[in-house]
Order: sequence, then structure tokens, then C-alpha cells
Amino acid sequence: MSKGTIVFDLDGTLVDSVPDLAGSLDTLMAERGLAPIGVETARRLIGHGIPNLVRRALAERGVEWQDDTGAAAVKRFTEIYGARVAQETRPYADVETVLERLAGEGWRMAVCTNKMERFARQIVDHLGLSRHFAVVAGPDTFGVGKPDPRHLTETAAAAGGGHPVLFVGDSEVDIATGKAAGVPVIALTYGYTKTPLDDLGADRLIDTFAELPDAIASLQAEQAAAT
Ligand SMILES: O=C(O)COP(=O)(O)O
Ligand SMILES: [Mg+2]
Repeated sequence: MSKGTIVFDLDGTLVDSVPDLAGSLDTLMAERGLAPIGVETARRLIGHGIPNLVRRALAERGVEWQDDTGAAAVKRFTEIYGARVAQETRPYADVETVLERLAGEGWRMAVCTNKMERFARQIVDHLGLSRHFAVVAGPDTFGVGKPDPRHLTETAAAAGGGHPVLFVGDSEVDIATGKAAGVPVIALTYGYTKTPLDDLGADRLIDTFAELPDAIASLQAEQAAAT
């Protein structure tokens, strides 16, 4: 019997995908005669899916979004990124061992990302992590993306691990999604966020993935005490 369901965000939580996203943005910029965006700026533009990433990157270079040229830029970015989606993207320290441990404890696990499902699958497969996840869901999987709570609740339901459900993420989008879904959120502080996570109301903040099992245990103890 399953112990419950842990849903993970992908970018900035399980994997550091900034090098490939920033590299792809810079290729797009170069093709359009614009200065590169760079890793540090790209880091704070990520989190709302590819169309928003491209829109924000163009805005950084003073390019006003027009529906037709914007759509063409998103299409081109998708081609560029699709060719290098897992070239430099790597799991954060201790992800593999902690996932192994949680699976061993009986947790059912899933991924809920604003990255399109096929890219998320490519990354998870390439990094040898796919065996841990019952479901990998992008915004195109159920037709809704975070912060819409249905992205999280549908992912958890499809994983089939039952309750409790926990969400592990890295951004204000993830915390808002968890809150809207009524699902406790453990947030990793090393990820991609525009604003510090301290005041956003995550149930636990942790600095490394290795701290996750203890954070889950303390959250569960707190919930058990409250019922
Ligand atoms: O692709 C994005 O915008 C962010 O992806 P994430 O939801 O896995 O952090
Ligand atoms: Mg993220």
C-alpha cells in the first residue's frame, strides 16, 4: 500500500535546467541581433512556462510583444531548446538518493512542471530518473498550468498514490499552487524565484534536497498532532 503522494516541481527543484534554457534564449537573441540574456537573468524569468519565458526575455531587450512575431519567437525557441533540452541540465545534489529512499518508504511520486510534458520527459529520462515517477505532467497534459491548482490535483490523482499529498517546489508559483489546492508545500531555497521565499507561506523551507526526508517527517508529525 502506498504511503501517500509526493508531487515535485522540475526546474529549480529536481534539476538545474538554467544552462540549457539560458543557452537557448541566447541563441534566439543572437538570431534576432539582440544581446544575450545570460544565466543570472534567465534564472528569474523562469517559472511560468516557455511562452512567458520568451516574452519576458524579449521585454528585457526592449522588444514589444506582438502576437505574430511573439508566436514565431516561441516556436523558434521551442525548436532550439528541443535540440539541447538535457545537454547541460543536471539533477541537484542528493536528488537520486533521496528519491530512492522515498520510493523505498512507499511514497508514490510524480512531476508537475510548467515545462511542456515532452521536454520534461526527455530530461527525466535522460537523467535516469523516470523510474521514480508514476506521472510527469506539463501544462499541456491536463490543459492547465500552475498556479491553477488543478495542475497539481490532477497530477496527484493520476499518480494513484492517494493521501496525504505533498508538493515540493522552488518558486512563488509552486507555493501559490499548493495553497490554492490545499496541499502542503515544502520549498527549496536554491531554485528560481524572483522574490525570496521567506514570506510566501511555504509549510517548510529547506536549503538542500538532502533535508527533504526530515522536512516530510516533521510536516507529517505536525499534521498528525493537529488531527
Ligand atoms: O518551465 C518553466 O517555466 C518552469 O518549470 P517548473 O514548473 O518545472 O519550475
Ligand atoms: Mg520550478
